[in-house]
Amino acid sequence: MLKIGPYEFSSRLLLGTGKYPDFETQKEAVNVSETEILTFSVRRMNIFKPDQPNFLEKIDVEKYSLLPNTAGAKTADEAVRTAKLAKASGLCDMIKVEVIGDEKTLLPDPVETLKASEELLNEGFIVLPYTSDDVMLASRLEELGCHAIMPGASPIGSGQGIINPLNLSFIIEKANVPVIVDAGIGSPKDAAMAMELGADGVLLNTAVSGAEHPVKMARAMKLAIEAGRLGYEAGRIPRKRYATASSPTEGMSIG
Ligand SMILES: CC(=O)[C@@H](O)[C@H](O)COP(=O)(O)O
Repeated sequence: MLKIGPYEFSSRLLLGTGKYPDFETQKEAVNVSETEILTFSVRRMNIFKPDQPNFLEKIDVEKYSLLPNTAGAKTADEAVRTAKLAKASGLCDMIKVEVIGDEKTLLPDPVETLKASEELLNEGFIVLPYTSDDVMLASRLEELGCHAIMPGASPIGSGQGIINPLNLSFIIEKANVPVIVDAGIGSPKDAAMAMELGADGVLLNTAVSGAEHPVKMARAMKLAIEAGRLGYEAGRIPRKRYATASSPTEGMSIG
């Protein structure tokens, strides 16, 4: 089970809802992924304008836990304002804090992320900050009381996969709250790798919405995350420099 604050989930896949070719594909991909948590940008939702297009209009939102994100925020103040807007709509009490520090790389601003997370925790939100793969920053966010830490695998939408598995494994080893690898996942292999490293979950969007066949990819991601988790729990063999025969001949009468 994935436990985030007071909530428990069987699925360890958190899925983004943007950039699908059409609403039907989005709906089917969400369904096939068996995700229980959907994330979306508050700024793109028109939450107080029911007559405007809504990014989740084909989806039965009652069936999911919603994780609005503060995408578009460049300062802590903007992120806090966006989060409060989401909460005021009555949609949820979880928030993905996303404060972008650089337009080209879309990497998070660590100082503003810390500030926004602290304020939102004080406001009673369940806070999941998107952060870089910096080990100490992840620790600081946990110390503040964040309910999960979401380090990036690589830049958002880049599909580059896990650039720094060592840092991610240090974050995972140190954390006492769930670590959800967020952003940059390109293929099922990357998602499985995150889980094999011991991550508690994976948040992804572009790898599914931008795939040639988003619905197939949604299923592939679900299976990869399950396989990666199972592999992690099973405990892999140690890596060795030299070979060890798989069928030992020692003690056998025919050599
Ligand atoms: C939807 C969302 O929250 C994104 O900002 C997230 O970080 C996913 O990134 P990818 O699109 O790289 O999976």
